Amino acid sequence: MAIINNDKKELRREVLLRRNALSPDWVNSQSAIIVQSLTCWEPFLQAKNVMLYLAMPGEPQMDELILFALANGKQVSVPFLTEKFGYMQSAAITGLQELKKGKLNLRVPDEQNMTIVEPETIDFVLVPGVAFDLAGNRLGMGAGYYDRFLARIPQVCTLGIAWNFQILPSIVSQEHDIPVQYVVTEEKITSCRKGKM
Ligand SMILES: Nc1nc2c(c(=O)[nH]1)N(C=O)[C@@H](CNc1ccc(C(=O)N[C@@H](CCC(=O)O)C(=O)O)cc1)CN2
Ligand SMILES: Nc1ncnc2c1ncn2[C@@H]1O[C@H](COP(=O)(O)OP(=O)(O)OP(=O)(O)O)[C@@H](O)[C@H]1O
Repeated sequence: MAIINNDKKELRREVLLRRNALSPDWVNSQSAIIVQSLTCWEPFLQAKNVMLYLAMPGEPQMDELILFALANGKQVSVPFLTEKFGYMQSAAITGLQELKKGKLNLRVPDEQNMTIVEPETIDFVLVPGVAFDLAGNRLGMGAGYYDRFLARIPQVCTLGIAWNFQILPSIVSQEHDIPVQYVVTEEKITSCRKGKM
């Protein structure tokens, strides 16, 4: 157990070092490629109630996907970290102007006029991660936010998202880890159940 946690920490540190070194120009151009691929991807197009995320620097930037989803009439929500460490809710957003700086330097909806979306009503979750393997196993930021959240909605369509260099041959999964169904990078979308699409 202790060994797994130390290995995870070291792996997380190494991948994040590399991700933090990406140039904003590269991040923006490659993010546009991912957004483009998702705007014609059937499981995303079919979803009506989508949980996306507000990217940190270095992560695939999804603001354009949020705007696309809103323009296409989808309900869009994003993570909202609760006071209790490791627990998050999903908060509805109707645009990108209403955001504030929240915990961990993440952008969040303004708590004053925020609507929490019932997790059971969500039909698609875009899951950011530090690393994935093609079986859908995920290494996150280490607080268990997504594992706890996704445990409540086992039926939801989940798409992990990361850069190609973050896809590793294998990630050790623990009991609480919830694998994603698909993984998208700037190069391809992979179905973790049936292999490459
Ligand atoms: N854009 C985005 N939102 C997200 C996540 C994510 O990975 N990406 N999360 C995924 O679970 C949750 C937030 N999880 C987080 C957990 C810990 C740290 C954290 O410890 N940050 C350190 C710096 C980490 C580092 O760069 O080494 C800090 O701010 O001090 C950040 C986010 C929910 N929202
Ligand atoms: N469903 C759960 N129930 C109880 N504890 C959990 C659950 N999911 C994760 N945890 C605990 O949360 C901690 C962090 O888990 P883990 O290292 O898997 O986070 P992560 O997936 O990397 O992080 P994140 O989801 O925030 O990106 C661990 O101590 C783990 O035991």
